[in-house]
Amino acid sequence: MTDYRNLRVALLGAGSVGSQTARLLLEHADELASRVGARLELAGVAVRNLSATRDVQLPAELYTTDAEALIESSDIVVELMGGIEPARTYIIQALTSGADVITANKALLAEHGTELFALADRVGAQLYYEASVAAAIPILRPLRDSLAGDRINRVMGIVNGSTNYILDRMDRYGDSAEDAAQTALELGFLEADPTLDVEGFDAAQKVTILASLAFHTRVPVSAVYREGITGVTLDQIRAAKNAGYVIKLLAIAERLTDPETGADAISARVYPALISREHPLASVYEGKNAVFVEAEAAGSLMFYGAGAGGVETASAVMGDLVSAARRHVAGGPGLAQNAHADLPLLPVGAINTRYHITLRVADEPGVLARVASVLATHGVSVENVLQTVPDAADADGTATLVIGTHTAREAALAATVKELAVIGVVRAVSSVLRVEGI
Ligand SMILES: NC(=O)C1=CN([C@@H]2O[C@H](COP(=O)(O)OP(=O)(O)OC[C@H]3O[C@@H](n4cnc5c(N)ncnc54)[C@H](OP(=O)(O)O)[C@@H]3O)[C@@H](O)[C@H]2O)C=CC1
Ligand SMILES: N[C@@H](CC=O)C(=O)O
Repeated sequence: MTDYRNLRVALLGAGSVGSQTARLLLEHADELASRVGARLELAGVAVRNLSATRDVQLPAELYTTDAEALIESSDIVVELMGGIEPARTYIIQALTSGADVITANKALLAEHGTELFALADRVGAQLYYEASVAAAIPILRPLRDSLAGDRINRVMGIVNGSTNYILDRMDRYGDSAEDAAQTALELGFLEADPTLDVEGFDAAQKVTILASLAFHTRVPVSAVYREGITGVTLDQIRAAKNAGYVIKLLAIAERLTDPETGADAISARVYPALISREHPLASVYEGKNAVFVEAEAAGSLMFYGAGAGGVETASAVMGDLVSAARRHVAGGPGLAQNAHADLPLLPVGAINTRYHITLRVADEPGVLARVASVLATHGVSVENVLQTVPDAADADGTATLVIGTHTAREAALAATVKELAVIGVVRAVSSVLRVEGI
């Protein structure tokens, strides 16, 4: 047997992802050693509760509550605790001590990435984070390395597994959002605080990371426009289905032109949107993720796979671990990780897309012309109009009007909707949804 040197690996966290990472590390120890040229020794696993029941049985002596001591004696630190603190402090401690760090913690990177990458560059350590976006799907390395010589114009994807699971169950099985969320929880998809998923924070953190890599710029998560799925109703999902669409929570980062300077700018946003049922994103079911990348030379690329789940995410963590370990074996400087331009981030009002506006209107002559004149005033062009035939439920003398627009500027659309809401013939603006992926 080859006499490899040992690299000590500290694992911080043994939850859904951490326990599976530990299992893979132990079960594949020999194979990993030959792949890396060094043995990856699991030095310890830091947890909060030593007596908790775990998904995976590990030797009891591996567990510790003393994360600091574990970090101090390790070559590589894998942070899978989640949250901001103490994860941030532990990563700073690890990098400062010269260890490379692997994390799946998008919340931490979105908030403190600039600080952590700057520290890593200063001390010559590496911070790996493939698992932080779209779990098992290799998407960050392609953006950072394979496409580094190209010019990316747009990244659009489904990057949150749990909300995709919830919307998919509502769409295909008519489940309530509550029932679907309970199953997503049992499958280990949801964050410890599920608000992060359903309100779109998790997807916003991920689009921050995607946009930063795709456009070589810094994107503060606070500047990402965000809407979650809590306002999406079964009625909207059924109406979308009847019209040939499905509702998906999309994360979009795109290169735009700043209308004031004519220079490059970007938009980063997250919202539920209508996608044609024929679009490839429409068949991204359950907890799966998919990311479309449009690059000038490469054209359109699609990355698809498991976007959440313990073992799936552990696969990406293990890939980073092998990279980090190989760097230790090979030696030499790491990659500069904090080089960037500072492209301005445009507000959501500056984007251009299509919309479906659903109105409850008075069922009388002249209504359509009145509504159309409001759209025309704001320069929003109508592509199609659907009026549902009044039935018993419409005995109050109202009808439902669904207006599909051509591509319009969001600011103009917002002004249109504001005015529609107060003209006499419109009883209610029931729903406004963006249409993406044309
Ligand atoms: N689950 C998923 O599908 C995915 C998760 N991620 C990310 O991976 C990371 C881990 O997620 P997940 O495994 O689901 O999280 P879990 O909540 O399942 O596990 C967290 C683990 O961290 C430990 N921990 C938490 N706080 C401390 C602390 N202060 N000191 C020591 N240990 C601590 C917990 O210990 P104890 O068990 O004792 O409480 C637990 O073992 C997160 O950043 C998450 O966003 C990324 C992609 C997908
Ligand atoms: N809660 C997240 C887990 C992976 O990042 C999700 O649902 O996608």
